[in-house]
Amino acid sequence: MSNTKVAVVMGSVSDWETMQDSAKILADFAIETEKHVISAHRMPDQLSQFAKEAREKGFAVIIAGAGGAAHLPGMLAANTILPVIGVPVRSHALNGLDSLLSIVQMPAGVPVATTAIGSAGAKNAAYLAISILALQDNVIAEKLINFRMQQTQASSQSELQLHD
Ligand SMILES: Nc1c(C(=O)O)ncn1[C@@H]1O[C@H](COP(=O)(O)O)[C@@H](O)[C@H]1O
Repeated sequence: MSNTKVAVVMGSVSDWETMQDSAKILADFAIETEKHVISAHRMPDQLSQFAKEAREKGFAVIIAGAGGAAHLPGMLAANTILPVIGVPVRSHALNGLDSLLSIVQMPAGVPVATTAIGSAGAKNAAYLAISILALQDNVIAEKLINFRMQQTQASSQSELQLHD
C-alpha cells in the first residue's frame, strides 16, 4: 500500500481541543498527518473535493471529528472508499449524544467506524488508524506492540501499588 498519510478533519476549529489528542498520538508514532477544518455544512464543495481527492493524494485513513449535527464523517465516507473513523465531539447542548447518534447510524454500504465521545474517542481514532497502517508496515506494527506492552506494564504496576 503506497498510501501512508492520515487526515484529521474537523468541522470547526473549536473541535481542535478534542481532535488534538488524535494528532498528538499520530505524531508520537511518526505518522505523516494533515489537519484540516472542513465543514460539510459550511463548506460543502470543499468537503466533496477533499474526500474525492484524498485517496490519490496518498491518504490511507481519514479521522473526522464533529459535534452536534455531525454529518462530516458520513459525508466524507459518502465521497471516498478510504476508511473513515468518526469522532463524536462533546456538544454543549446535548453533551455529545447528538454527535454520537449523528455519526454512528450510517446506512448500510457507507460505513463510518465510530469511536466514543470526546477525548477518549479522539485517542482511539488515532490508535485505530495506526492499526490499519500497521497491516502493511512492520515498523508501525512494532511501535504499536511496544505501546500496548508499556500500557499493560503501567496498568499492572498500578494494580500492584494498590496492594502495597
Ligand atoms: N458538525 C459540524 C459540521 C459538519 O458536520 O459538517 N460542521 C460543523 N460542525 C460542528 O459544529 C460545532 C460548533 O461549531 P462552531 O464552534 O464553529 O460554532 C462543532 O463541534 C463542529 O464540529
